[in-house]
Amino acid sequence: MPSVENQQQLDIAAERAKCTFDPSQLTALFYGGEEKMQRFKAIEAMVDREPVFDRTDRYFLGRTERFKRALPMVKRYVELRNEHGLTPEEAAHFKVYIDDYIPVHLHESMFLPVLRSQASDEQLKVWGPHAENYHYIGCYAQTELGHGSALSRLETTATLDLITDQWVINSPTQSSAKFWIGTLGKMANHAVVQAKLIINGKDYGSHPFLVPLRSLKDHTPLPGVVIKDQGPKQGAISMDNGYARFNHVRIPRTNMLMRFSQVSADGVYSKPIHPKLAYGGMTAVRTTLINHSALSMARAVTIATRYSAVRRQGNVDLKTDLETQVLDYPAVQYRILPLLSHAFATIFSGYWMNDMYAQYNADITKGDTSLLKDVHVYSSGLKSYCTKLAADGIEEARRCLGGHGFSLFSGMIDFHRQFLATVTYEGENVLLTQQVSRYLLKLYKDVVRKPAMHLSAPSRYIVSLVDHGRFVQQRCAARSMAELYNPEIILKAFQHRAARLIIELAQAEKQGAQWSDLNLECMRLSKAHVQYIMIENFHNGLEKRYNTSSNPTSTQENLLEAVRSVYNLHVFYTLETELAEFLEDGYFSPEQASWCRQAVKDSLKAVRPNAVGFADCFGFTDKFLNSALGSYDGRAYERMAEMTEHEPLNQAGMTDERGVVWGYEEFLRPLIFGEVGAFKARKGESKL
Ligand SMILES: Cc1cc2nc3c(=O)[nH]c(=O)nc-3n(C[C@H](O)[C@H](O)[C@H](O)COP(=O)(O)OP(=O)(O)OC[C@H]3O[C@@H](n4cnc5c(N)ncnc54)[C@H](O)[C@@H]3O)c2cc1C
Repeated sequence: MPSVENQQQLDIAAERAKCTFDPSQLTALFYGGEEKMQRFKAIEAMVDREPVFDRTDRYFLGRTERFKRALPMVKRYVELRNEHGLTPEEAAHFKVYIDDYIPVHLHESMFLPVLRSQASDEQLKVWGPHAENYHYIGCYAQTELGHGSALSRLETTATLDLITDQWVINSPTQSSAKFWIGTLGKMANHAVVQAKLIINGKDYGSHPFLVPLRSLKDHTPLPGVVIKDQGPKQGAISMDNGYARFNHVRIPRTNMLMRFSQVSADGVYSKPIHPKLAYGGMTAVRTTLINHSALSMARAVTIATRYSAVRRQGNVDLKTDLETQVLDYPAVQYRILPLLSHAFATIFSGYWMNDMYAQYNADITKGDTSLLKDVHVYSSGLKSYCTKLAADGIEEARRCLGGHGFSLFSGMIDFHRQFLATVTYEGENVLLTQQVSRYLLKLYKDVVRKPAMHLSAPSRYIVSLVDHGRFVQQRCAARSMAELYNPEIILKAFQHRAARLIIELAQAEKQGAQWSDLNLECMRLSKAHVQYIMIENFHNGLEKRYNTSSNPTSTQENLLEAVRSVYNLHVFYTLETELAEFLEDGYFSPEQASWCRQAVKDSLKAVRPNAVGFADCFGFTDKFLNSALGSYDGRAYERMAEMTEHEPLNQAGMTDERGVVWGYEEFLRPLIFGEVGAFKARKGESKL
């Protein structure tokens, strides 16, 4: 009989042997295409060669040490970026692969995109080269201690001094201090500051300004600027999220970012052609967060699936005397495999969103803003839904690992801590659902007035509400469980549910409810709409990519079948989670609901044999996963033990050569030898 360690390697090999498709055929999907995958893999190899990015002891480091480690990483990253002329996309992958929020992260993820999208061409000519070359290191300073979401309530002011042709930037109160600003605390020498624009006492609302923070000669804070690192946080440990106050800091009038709004030397304000244009930078970041959610889910699934395949626990097979692989328990499958399906659903929606965003960018250069609302609403809705799906799902997958999931060596904790912030920044998730719902409500009202109006594809189902009498008669057409697998029936069901929630929101509003009383309706509606478009994107994406040949080879067929099983799991798991909303107006019958539950079980069974294949298909390297439990070779127990070797408590200084712990003489010996007085038990009360 093999040792437990060998058994783990046998188990993972057996899992790979029974996989019905070739996992490497799917890897490019997660890298954004074959060609990109080759380039990104070369970047990963480059990072792995550099000692400065080594992550062996990362889990043992505290905040200050992680920040200090991050500085050489910053320097080496910029050197390599320059040496190899990395594109912004390649540079972004480089940073994803480093897998630590290096403290200039916000320079490229927020400061530069905002500058590129909101500075005028003339401003970009001057600032662009400084910013692209890290002469200017920038951050994006919007949030204040007192307000984050409510942009209109920000207190920092930029008041025009017509005599000197300058803005005076001021934080009048403690609550107006900028807070949470990544890259500000220690690194940035410039910030794009959102401040209320004031001319001759008139407040024109929040606008972006380029504000120098630190001297370009010696990095000291400039007069009137108080900056601090804001302190410890749940994640993003190496990042210097910071705090700043401005005491009547003067900047030239031309430091207002003037692509969309302008202010002339005589104080005349021109507003943008579209009020939402100024938020273009945020939309771009939200779009990348959708892809980031998919990769984070995939990462958790890789670790959880591989470990659950090599972890044996509980029921014993009398023939082999082996315990059951925990991945064979339906309760474990039910908590891990849907996350796999959500990762696929999210990546397909990421593609869809990227295409829409690219189209929008092409249009905008021609002055066409027609896609702006869709881009804004769908990036908001997807960001809100997908980051929550990932944040919750990764935690559930971690719990599936039992006790070892609580160790940082699992590889499930450090990255999840970083990820958790995505539900809050770039638009707090719950608030974003209000924007999605408001938009759908408006479309509904418009379409009722003008039924022939054009609706973009994802909201076209709203037309079904024009004939209300017919709409309420709609019922799910599936007459058997097999028919429930028909994609058209499924899409209709999700459309019906979202449409019904739109009417309910409209009715509540009509009956006089305040918008702020309708938070829950908005959360429900936004989720329903996003779930519908994700299912549609998944279906369209998989058919387009993997159902391409009229005469498929068996390899192509197997791949298509495998991805369809994941699609079914995504559909039925989502449907089951939301069953009440399909039942409450009678659209589903109780029998159809029970078919749906059965379909979840059947889909889990269909995905199970390929589970490790799917974990492999994402293409994560062991170095990136940094997980004792989820490495490719399945040697979970050996790696757990190996990683303890690096624990500082086990090193010289904390343990002497005989294995005795530091502090024994001073603190432990007195206890063990009774030098701290004898304990006198008293009945019912202490001596206090
Ligand atoms: C790690 C991290 C990094 C960040 N980096 C940056 C940065 O670089 N630059 C920057 O400017 N900011 C940054 N932020 C700030 C972030 O953008 C804000 O925290 C976010 O916008 C939420 O705002 P808030 O903190 O004011 O939350 P609040 O708006 O105070 O939200 C608190 C609660 O109230 C609810 N709520 C608020 N308003 C409403 C409403 N109208 N209706 C219903 N519910 C409501 C919210 O849903 C939430 O549950 C960062 C935050 C984090 C955590």
